[in-house]
Amino acid sequence: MLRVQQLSGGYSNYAILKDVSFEVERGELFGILGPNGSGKTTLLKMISGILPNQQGIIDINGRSLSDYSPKQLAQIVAVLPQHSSQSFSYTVKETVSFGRYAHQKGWFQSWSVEDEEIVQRVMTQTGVSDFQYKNIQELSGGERQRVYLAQALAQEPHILLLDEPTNHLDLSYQKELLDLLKSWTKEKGLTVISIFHDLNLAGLYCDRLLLLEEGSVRVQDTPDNVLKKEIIKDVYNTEIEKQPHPEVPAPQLVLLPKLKYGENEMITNPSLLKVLPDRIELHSPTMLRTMSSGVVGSGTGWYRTFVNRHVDKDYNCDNHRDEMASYLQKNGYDLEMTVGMMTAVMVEDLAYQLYKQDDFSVFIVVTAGVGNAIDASKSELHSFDLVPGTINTWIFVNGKLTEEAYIQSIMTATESKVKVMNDLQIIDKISGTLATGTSTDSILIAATQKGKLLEFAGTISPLGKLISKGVYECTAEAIRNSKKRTSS
Ligand SMILES: Nc1ncnc2c1ncn2[C@@H]1O[C@H](COP(=O)(O)OP(=O)(O)OP(=O)(O)O)[C@@H](O)[C@H]1O
Repeated sequence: MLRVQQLSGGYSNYAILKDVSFEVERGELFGILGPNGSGKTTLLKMISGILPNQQGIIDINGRSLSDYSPKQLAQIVAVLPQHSSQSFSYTVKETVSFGRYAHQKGWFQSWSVEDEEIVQRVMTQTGVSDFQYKNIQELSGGERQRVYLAQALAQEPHILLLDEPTNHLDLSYQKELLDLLKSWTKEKGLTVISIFHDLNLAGLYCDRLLLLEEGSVRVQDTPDNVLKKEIIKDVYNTEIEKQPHPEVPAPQLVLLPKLKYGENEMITNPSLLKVLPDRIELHSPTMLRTMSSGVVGSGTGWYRTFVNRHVDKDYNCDNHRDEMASYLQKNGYDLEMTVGMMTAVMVEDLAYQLYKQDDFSVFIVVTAGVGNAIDASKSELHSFDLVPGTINTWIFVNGKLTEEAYIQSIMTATESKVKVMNDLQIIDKISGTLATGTSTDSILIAATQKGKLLEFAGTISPLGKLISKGVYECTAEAIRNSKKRTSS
């Protein structure tokens, strides 16, 4: 549909763009990225025919751009510029109606039923119909942006060129606009070429991306191949990290702010632990990056409060998530900042200990009930019932963990727990063999992400050694505590 070949050019014979080549197919959503001044707007101006190219070819449907008359081009290509401003005082509807110009034979005299229908439809789609009789000067930046988008859509173009279309739009309109454009590319075959500053939005919505660097193409490919950490760090000259999107396999990049952190700060320690009648609570002075299997707050996130709640042995687990969430809310916890677990063990039977190294520390808290102990290798002998007899392990790290270390921490802690079960001869009552844990064990690893970088947490790494020892000692003590109670 659009072919750009060896394009060079800019302003007053000075070449901003150098040897740019790419093709966009019908129905594609194609994103143009690049740092400020890299030539994105210049490229868009050349494709729309506003700026002549010094060298190279721009073809639309196999025909050179220069062979189209302005009116012919306007029937195919519509442009939403970066900062649309208008000094004239028109109503919203009048402004949108100008989009029909390219399709009209004589100005307004030929205003047809079809023109009216199209204008009304695009105003509805962009959410501006309610204020169609308002003067455009009286609108907010975001409302005005939507009016100009409606104007471009009223042109019924085959190719829509957008310069930062989500600029000025609030979150919900950003999503709505991009959802709309995406569905038009798929359903109507509209071709969209858009400049983005928001790399994450581009990665979510675009089929392909072109990354410009100082007027040249650095890379053009699918979002996964363009939004690579090393490429983006290099082109934008900034520290970033790549994160998985929670629902779709689109790359998401996050900025790493340059903040000053205190080295060696021991943020989580026994003084923060509160043992209340029906729960154990740890409220951290700072947010902790946490990976957990909590009933509430599971997965990876930043949390501040950690609750291990005692429930009766015959607690009904049918709707335990909702019940736990309302319990936490009733007790004044913010669900977005809290990880919650349950245990049938009496909270006073907990075991905890702070383990220190020169430049980092680990604080471990365990409650352990082994009435429902199970040998993992014989678990098929058991029915699937969630019962609240469980080993809950909390591992707080005053240090900075890699993703690898988070996962290794869970493995190391599990190995230590299994060893305790073996050494204390805890038996699976159904199989009669040595148990390895219980059916509903829960774990969390929460780190300050400040101070010492702890790359690994395998059993013989510095962090792994503290976790192995700490989980072993605390689990053994917690099991002994709860057994003493049940046998007395
Ligand atoms: N009308 C103009 N006359 C001369 N030089 C210009 C003109 N417009 C832009 N430039 C220069 O061309 C270069 C590329 O500008 P362009 O607007 O294409 O960049 P961009 O990638 O869109 O940047 P931004 O992200 O800041 O919008 C810049 O160095 C800019 O100063």
